Amino acid sequence: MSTYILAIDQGTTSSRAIIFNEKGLPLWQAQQEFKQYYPDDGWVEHDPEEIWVTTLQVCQQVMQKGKLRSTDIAAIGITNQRETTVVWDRETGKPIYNAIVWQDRRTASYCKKLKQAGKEALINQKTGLLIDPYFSASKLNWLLDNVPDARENAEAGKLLFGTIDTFLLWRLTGGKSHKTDATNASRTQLFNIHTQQWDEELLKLHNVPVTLMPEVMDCSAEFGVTERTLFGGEIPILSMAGDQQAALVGQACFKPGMVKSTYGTGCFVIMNTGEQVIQSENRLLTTIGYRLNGQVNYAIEGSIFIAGAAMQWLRDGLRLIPHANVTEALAQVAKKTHGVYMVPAFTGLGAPYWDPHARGAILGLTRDTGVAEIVAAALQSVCYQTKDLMNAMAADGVEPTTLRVDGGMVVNNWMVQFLADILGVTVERPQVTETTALGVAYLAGLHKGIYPSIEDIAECWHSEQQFEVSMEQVQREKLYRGWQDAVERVKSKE
Ligand SMILES: Nc1ncnc2c1ncn2[C@@H]1O[C@H](COP(=O)(O)OP(=O)(O)O)[C@@H](O)[C@H]1O
Ligand SMILES: O=P(O)(O)OC[C@H](O)CO
Repeated sequence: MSTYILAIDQGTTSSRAIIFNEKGLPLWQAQQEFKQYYPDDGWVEHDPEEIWVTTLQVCQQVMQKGKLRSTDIAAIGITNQRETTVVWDRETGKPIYNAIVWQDRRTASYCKKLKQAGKEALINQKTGLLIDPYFSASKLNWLLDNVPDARENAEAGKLLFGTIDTFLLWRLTGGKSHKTDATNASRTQLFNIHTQQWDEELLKLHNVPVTLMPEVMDCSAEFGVTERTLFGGEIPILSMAGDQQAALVGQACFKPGMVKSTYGTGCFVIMNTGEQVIQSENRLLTTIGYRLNGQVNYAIEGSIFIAGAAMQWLRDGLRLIPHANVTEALAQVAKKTHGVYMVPAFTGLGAPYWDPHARGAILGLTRDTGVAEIVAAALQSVCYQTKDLMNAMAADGVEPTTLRVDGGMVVNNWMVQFLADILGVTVERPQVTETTALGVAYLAGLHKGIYPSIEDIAECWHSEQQFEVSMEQVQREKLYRGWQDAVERVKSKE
C-alpha cells in the first residue's frame, strides 16, 4: 500500500503542495504565490480561479517532482486560509464574485450594527467568536446583498457557499462534493460549536439561506475523490482542517494546555482545551481544535492579523529591505536600547483588542534611529502581540508553560529568542516547520490507517531547537510597558 500523502496548503499569499512519507517527513514541495487585490480602503480579495489554478498546478508539479502517479498517493488532505468566503453557481461552478479574504474590513459597519443591536452575547455563546469583520458570516451577507441577483439566486437554491477548503473540494471532485470540516465551519459564525450544526437563529440573523451551506464532516473523513482527468486517476480526499487547527495537529498539541503559535502572514496562537469549552472573558476565541470520530476537541485562540506581513510591508511598502531573510542580521546590529515600537495595526487590531478602526504607528523615533532599529521593532511587535495573547489566556485561567512555534517567520532565530525572553517561557521549534501541511497529512493518514491513533502521530514530533529565557524580569516588564503604552496610542476613539 502506498503511504505517500499529498497535503494541499492553500494560504493567504501562496498555494502549496507537499508530499509527506509515513514518518511525517516532507519529500517534495511546490509553491506558487498569487495576486492580492486591494480594491478599496481595508478591502482584500483573491481571485478564486487563481486560487484553483495555482492549487492544481502545485499538486501536478509536486507529483512530477516525485515521478508519482495517482496510484502512488494514498490520500489527499486539504488545509486552508480560514474564513475567506466564496460563493459560486451550483450549475456552472463559477464564483459570483472574488473571494473576500479574512483580512477584509468592508463589513465593519454591519458588524457595528450587530453589536449595537446587542447580538454579541448570543453570537459568542453559540459560536465562541466575537463580532468582527474577520469571520465569514458578514462577508457572505455582503455578497448576497451587493452582487447583482445574488440574493434571488441564493433563495432559489442556485448558489453554494464555501470557505476555501470547500471551494477546492468542489473543484477537485468535479462538482460532486459540497463539504467542509468542523474546524472551518467553526470560523464562519454560522456554526453552533455545541450542537455541531449550522445554527438556524444565526443563519436568520445574517440572512443566509441554509441551502448554501456545505455538509460538516469530521477532520478525518471521506470527503470525495478527485476527478480522474486532474491527476490521471482518482485519489481519495481524506482530511480537511483550517490551517491553524492543522498546525495544532502538526505540532502534536493533543493534550489540554499544549500551545502552538504559527507565524505566517498573521500569527495565530492556539491552546488545546480538550473537551472543555472555555468561554474567554478576555476576548479570545473559542474554537474547534479538531473533530475525530464525532468527538470534539475544543481550543482557545488568539489571532493577530499582521506578523510576517509587517516584513512584507518593510520590503514592498517602504523598500527598506530587499528580502525578509535579511531581518535577522539587521535586528542583531540594532541598538539594544533603541526605544522604538511599531504597532502594525494596518487592518485594525485583532485579539485581545478587536479594534477594526485602529491604524498602525511607529513610535519612539530619534535622530539615530536607523533601518536596523525599525526592523527590530517590527519583529518585536510580533512577540509583544503574542505576549498580549498569552496574558489573556492566563487571565482566563489557562497558562501555558512551553510554546511550540512554526510558520515562515520562525527561521528567524533573533525573533524566536526575543519571543522566549519577552514571554518568559521556553519556546520550542520542531524539525518540520511546515506543520500546517503536516497536520492535514497526519489527519488523512489517520483515516487511511497509516497512523493507528493520535498517540502514534505524537511520536513523530521532534524538537529542532529550544530557546530558553535569558532576559531579566525587570527588563521584560519595562519593554512590555513600553509596548502597552504604544498600543494605547493607536487605539481608535470610537
Ligand atoms: N527570515 C525571516 N524573518 C522574518 N520573517 C520572515 C523570514 N522569512 C520569511 N518571513 C515572513 O514569513 C511570512 C511567510 O510565512 P508563511 O508561513 O509562508 O506565510 P503564509 O502561510 O501566511 O503565506 C512572510 O510574511 C515573510 O515576510
Ligand atoms: O494563510 P495564513 O497562514 O496566513 O492563515 C490565515 C488564517 O487561517 C486566517 O484565520
